Amino acid sequence: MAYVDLGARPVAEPPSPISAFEPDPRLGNALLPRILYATPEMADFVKTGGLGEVAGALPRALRRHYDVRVLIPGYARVLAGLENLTMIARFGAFASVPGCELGFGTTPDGLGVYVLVAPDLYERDGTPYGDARGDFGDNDLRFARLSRAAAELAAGVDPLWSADLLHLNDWQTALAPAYLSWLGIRRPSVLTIHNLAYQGLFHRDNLGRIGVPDYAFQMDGVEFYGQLSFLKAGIYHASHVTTVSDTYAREITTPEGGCGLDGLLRTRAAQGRLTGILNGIDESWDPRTDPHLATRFEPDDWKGKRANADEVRKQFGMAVSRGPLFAIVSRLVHQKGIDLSIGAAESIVAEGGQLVVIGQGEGRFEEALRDLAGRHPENVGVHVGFRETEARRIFAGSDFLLMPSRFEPCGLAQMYAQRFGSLPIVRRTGGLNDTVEDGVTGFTFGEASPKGLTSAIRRAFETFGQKKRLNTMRRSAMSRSFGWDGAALNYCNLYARAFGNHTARRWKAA
Ligand SMILES: Nc1ncnc2c1ncn2[C@@H]1O[C@H](COP(=O)(O)OP(=O)(O)O[C@H]2O[C@H](CO)[C@@H](O)[C@H](O)[C@H]2O)[C@@H](O)[C@H]1O
Repeated sequence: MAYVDLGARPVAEPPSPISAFEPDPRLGNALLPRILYATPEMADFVKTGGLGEVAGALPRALRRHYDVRVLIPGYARVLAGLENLTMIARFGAFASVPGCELGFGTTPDGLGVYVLVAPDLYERDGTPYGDARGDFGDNDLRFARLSRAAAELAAGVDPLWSADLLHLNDWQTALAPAYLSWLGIRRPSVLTIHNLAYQGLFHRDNLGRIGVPDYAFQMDGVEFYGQLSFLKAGIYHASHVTTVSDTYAREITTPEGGCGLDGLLRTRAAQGRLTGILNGIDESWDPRTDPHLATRFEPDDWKGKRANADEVRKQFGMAVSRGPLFAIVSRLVHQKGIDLSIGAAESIVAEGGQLVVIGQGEGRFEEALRDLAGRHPENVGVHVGFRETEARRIFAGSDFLLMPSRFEPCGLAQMYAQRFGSLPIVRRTGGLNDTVEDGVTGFTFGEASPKGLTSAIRRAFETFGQKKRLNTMRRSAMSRSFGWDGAALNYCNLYARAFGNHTARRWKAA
């Protein structure tokens, strides 16, 4: 490979042989292949939804088999959350993207985290992507910086560690495989699509400012109907593309589910380069041990579960009731069918049920939910925002979770709910189709319409009236295994394919 000057310079010397007696965590385990897991959010520090939770769990599940490190932008909460952060290198500026420092630290359980320290780019109020005024206007620069840093970490910017394989997540990191190609760095890359609806589209005039070569702006490249698409660049250049369930992997190859990228995704599927791997949920989701709960409980301890329901009702100022408690724990966006759930709320209340909601998102849904709670203060409780303890108590206390998503790549909330004995009411789409068994662990319906949802809700009410059947379903739901082991194994196989067979031999020996 030709030498590529990336403008990146180490700022610290490798440790002397003497200091090596106290192993530098940056050295890692030299016997294991090195995976860089690049993500725009991670539950340890900051998350806006499911991707952050997966990024907090999957790298840890893979650590038995690989030397895995995370790369994340240095948002204020990341800098504050990593106590032992040290600066180890500096990335040079390129095009209009500013240079920045590369920090390294470890989480309390020893997971290595590379951090891009660039206050002008990342230390802002709001979410990782925007504030009350909308998306940040320089998100192309911010996430081009992240993507290119991932590529440069494969080229040796840290003198003690370089990635053998890049694992990228969503559009925010999806330019990395393209930078690998444009810079002539030969490394395998895996891109996971958590949600095809978010593609990172920018005006074609932005090409130059993030260092995209003009020749790449074509249909077989980064161009998407006249715009620059980060996600398409990743799908086009990555060695392998994954998404987060089998059903969604099929759906995105159809015109209905492909968000305009179905043609390219069909090609990848035909080449054997598109795979669905279902997400897991981590071990903290256990009603027997979860410290967030008002009362811990296990299957058959329905009194314990009810204690959580009573606590939720109290906290949301709702009336004491023996009717069913329905829940929404979600980003409040069109994808999640929030309008359908709001439409069904009046009949839930009319039939003696209650509804509790936590989440945030589109203003129109936040407002409609506040109105609903205003009309039914005794039977509808709404918290616009997100608090982990509240969310977990709601999963534990509710009888049914509403999740009538229009599409759902995987979905985590329905798995959390089942673990906590709350039966999900879901539309048969994407990962919901792969994780909820109709009439056994929850209720499914096909049509994304008020009629479809209300017929499933009717079945839930009937089941609530038959205690034996309700408890059988709760037991089935709580016994489903949604751990990360299966997914980790599938990623191992995939990495092994990307590396060649030697990794497969290592893994079998482990
Ligand atoms: N405002 C908020 N702030 C912080 N956390 C919040 C939040 N609102 C909800 N959450 C948490 O995030 C979880 C939602 O995860 P999901 O997987 O259901 O959806 P999301 O659409 O965000 O993720 C996308 O990525 C995941 C991961 O691959 C896929 O499962 C999913 O289908 C895809 O749409 C909730 O259970 C809750 O714990």
